[in-house]
Amino acid sequence: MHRVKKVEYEDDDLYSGEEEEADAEYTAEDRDNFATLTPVVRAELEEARLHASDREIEEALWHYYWDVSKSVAYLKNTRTPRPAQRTEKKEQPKSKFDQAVQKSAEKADWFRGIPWSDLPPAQLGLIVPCEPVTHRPMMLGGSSKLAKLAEERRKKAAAAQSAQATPDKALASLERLGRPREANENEAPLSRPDTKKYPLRKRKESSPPPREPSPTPQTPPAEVQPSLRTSPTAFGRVLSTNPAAVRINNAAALDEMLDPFADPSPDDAVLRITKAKNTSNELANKTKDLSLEQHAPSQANVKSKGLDVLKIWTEEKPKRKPSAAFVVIGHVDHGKSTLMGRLLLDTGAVSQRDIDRYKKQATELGKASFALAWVMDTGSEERERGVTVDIAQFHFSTDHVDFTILDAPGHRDFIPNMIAGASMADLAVLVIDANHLESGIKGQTGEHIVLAKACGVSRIVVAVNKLDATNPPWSEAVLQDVVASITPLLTASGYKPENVRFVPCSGLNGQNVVKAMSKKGDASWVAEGYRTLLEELESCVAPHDTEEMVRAPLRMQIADVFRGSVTNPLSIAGRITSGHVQTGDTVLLQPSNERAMVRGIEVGGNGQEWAVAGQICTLHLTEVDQQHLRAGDCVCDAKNPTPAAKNFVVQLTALDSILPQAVDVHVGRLHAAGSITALISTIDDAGEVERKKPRVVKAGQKATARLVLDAGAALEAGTRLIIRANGSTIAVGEIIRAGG
Ligand SMILES: Nc1nc2c(ncn2[C@@H]2O[C@H](COP(=O)(O)OP(=O)(O)OP(=O)(O)O)[C@@H](O)[C@H]2O)c(=O)[nH]1
Repeated sequence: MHRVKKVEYEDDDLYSGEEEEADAEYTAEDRDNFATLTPVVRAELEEARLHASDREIEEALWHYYWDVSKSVAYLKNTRTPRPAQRTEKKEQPKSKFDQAVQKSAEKADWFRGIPWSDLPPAQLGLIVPCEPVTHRPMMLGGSSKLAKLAEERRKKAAAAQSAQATPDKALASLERLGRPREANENEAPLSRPDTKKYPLRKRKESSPPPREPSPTPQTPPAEVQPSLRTSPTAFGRVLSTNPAAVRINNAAALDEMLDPFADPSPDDAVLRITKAKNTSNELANKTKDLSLEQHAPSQANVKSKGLDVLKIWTEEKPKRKPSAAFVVIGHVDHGKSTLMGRLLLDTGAVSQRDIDRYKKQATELGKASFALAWVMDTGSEERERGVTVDIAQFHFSTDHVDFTILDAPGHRDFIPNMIAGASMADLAVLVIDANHLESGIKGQTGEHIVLAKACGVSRIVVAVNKLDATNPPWSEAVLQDVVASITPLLTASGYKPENVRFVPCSGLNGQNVVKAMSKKGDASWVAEGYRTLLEELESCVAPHDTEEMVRAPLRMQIADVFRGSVTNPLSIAGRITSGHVQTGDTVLLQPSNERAMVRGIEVGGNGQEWAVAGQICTLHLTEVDQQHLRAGDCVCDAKNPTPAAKNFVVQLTALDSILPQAVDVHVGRLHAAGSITALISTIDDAGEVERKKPRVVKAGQKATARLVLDAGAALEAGTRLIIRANGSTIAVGEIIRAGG
């Protein structure tokens, strides 16, 4: 008789080398997420008295994009004991033969003494070793995902190898290293090489969830209906007090936003999502359209009153409350949206009733801890994933200052939206999870610091968040660690020490955000040594509208294009960077070179006759076709416009090696494809030429270079820009010369 010991294998014990290979594809951030979320999932499973291995939990988290509730539902689904298919057989009386066999087995040891090892070699071949019948363990309910992954990777690698071997590719690589020809202003811009593809998140791409024949995961809860009170993207928020905001950009289908990470480039994905998101709340906004409450004038055209805006602005200035827009930046999940939700709740800008409603809805989605974040994260995609995608905007006022919050996404895939937010801000709030300092520094904490400075934000309040969750809670040593680690990064990026403030706080519990901490207890050091976040914000506000700025020609970058109301079918929003505008003005739109008339202006949701530099406003336009308006375009003084140009000389600080290469150029909301066609020289800190015509500019070096955009853009000398390639930032800098 062949006895087989029955061993209960854990799946973990049985995985093959493929899985190690697959692990190599996880980024540090992914591993971080696993470390944080796996125990949460395990705890929920244990509550339901279910067990799953780490690997199974990680697989589920990966499939459901870190969504704990879906992962738990999925795992529960695979583990819920199925109802017994067959009823237990009644014990049958044993046959005589069976009884005899049993007795023999008990009494006699049939094989004792049989000399198996002494068998003659000729007979050995007759003994056929029999493998025990065991099932190969399968991951996540039936199919080996990792086997599939490995197989797909092998195929991809083979395909990539054969593609690289083609002469076209080889020539393209050589050309990139060679010195490209100079492009003339009137020539067609260099076409972007076909070969340029952004790296995708390989692992995700190669295993789109969910797979067959996995058990059907719990269907996600129905999409949360957008709140009628809010509108979907940043500048819908500007209109939140205008109940007639309807997006007109319905070019992108809603299903485009369902997988924002799919393809082909992170930056392109962001742009598509942003577009699609505009459509998602259309129904809600159409409902708003039925409202009679309108701020904008109803007549088709408005005659300019010919106001002396500069004079009025100067006279009113001493009476006006200062205003400031701050962008909230930091690594994903460090608590930015939650902190802003708390700030709005405790300043009375959002009611406790609203928060309770969000709490209820969030709990139903299994995301109770995100209730405060829902104040800022209004998109259904954002709420389901618990990840901010687009800039969210909210106004609130204190006795001393009118604030505009620009809540930026922390995820690396949405960096372009973070850039758009930072380019409209006067100051930044950098949120740092005190418990995950390292991952943040390696991730977007570091990158956001650099980008915010590159966008012109020179004052920063560092909110050291989640101190309620340190070990021990409210550890002063943890705060000091954060200060010691972040200060050098800020200094290296050009922040002056007097423009940097640190605030220890907990957004979730509301400690030291608006309400000061108690002077008693373990956290008394906070009240003794630090101001609240709100106090620091108020103290950081500096005038952003000087007479020189207001007197200059009008310049405003379009951040959003939308339907303002039934009577305002075409509206744009953005921040006026220089000059002023009043109703009845004719403005020039660049690069389309089309004129439009301003028939209404809103600032903070209130109708106004005029607006000036430094204000984020909405302009209702007429006498222009929508096709001439795109996010990133420039609204100019019709008599003194910015010319559109394709060729620029730029001064850059390299964050990565730069070659003559295809790049993505970001200027606020403008996202333009182009190429660095020549490296002119490397320069030192004083701007003196170090080396002419370098072949490469290394990370940390400064250089001047020629930049050619694929299409003309209204960019002037002095404009700050950020250069990205393959989804990461490679340089920051500014335009020295436009055109020519
Ligand atoms: N313990 C604790 N948890 C917090 C605190 N602030 C936020 N969280 C939790 O951290 C998680 C992420 O919070 P979010 O506000 O969505 O983070 P975020 O930085 O806005 O994320 P993105 O916008 O997607 O980059 C949520 O589960 C919050 O409940 C805090 O002060 N203490």
